[in-house]
Amino acid sequence: MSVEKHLNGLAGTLTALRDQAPRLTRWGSTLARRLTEGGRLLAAGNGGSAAEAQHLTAELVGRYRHDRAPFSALALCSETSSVTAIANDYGYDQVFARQIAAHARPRDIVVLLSTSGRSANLLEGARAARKVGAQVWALTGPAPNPLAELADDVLDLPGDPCHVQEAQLVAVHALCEAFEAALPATLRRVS
Ligand SMILES: O=C(CO)[C@@H](O)[C@H](O)[C@H](O)[C@H](O)COP(=O)(O)O
Repeated sequence: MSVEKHLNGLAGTLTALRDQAPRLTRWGSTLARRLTEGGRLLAAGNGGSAAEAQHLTAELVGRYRHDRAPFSALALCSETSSVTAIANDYGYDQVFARQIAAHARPRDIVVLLSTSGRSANLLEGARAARKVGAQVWALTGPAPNPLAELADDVLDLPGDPCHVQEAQLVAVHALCEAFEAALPATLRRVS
């Protein structure tokens, strides 16, 4: 594929993401409320989506745009010893589900990123999260897909997996924009 074709494909996926702005704004408000009430965000994905899950949690624990309070967020894919032990002892399908069963509480939010919406470990993770009453948000490629069906809410995007992945990074930043904008003024020190 030529570079021009790649960039045109990405532009199409980003156009579809623009239509999801109201959902991301709503997610940001919910996230601000849950995290300030003591909840936590757990994120997971495979491959490139694992990097995006880590990117999201880093923005919340560190900061995104503004200097502000830190919030509790864990990227389950980067727990190397847990991931390798669970995969070794229980199978790779369980690497997120077991960590979610260990860490998730009813007021938490579990963000699962996938391009296909078909990764078995994410499907098991969604089931585990729902079992404890945590809210499941999925970012996926084209719907319908099994992960979208299991999630409480889904941001699905059209396009090739590479473009979905690229646009999901934009979605992560947009969610952080909405999150920081929704924080109470006492926790938001604009710098
Ligand atoms: O980064 C890429 C492709 O862009 C790959 O590493 C990709 O993330 C991996 O193949 C994943 O296993 C795909 O999982 P998923 O997005 O289908 O859930």
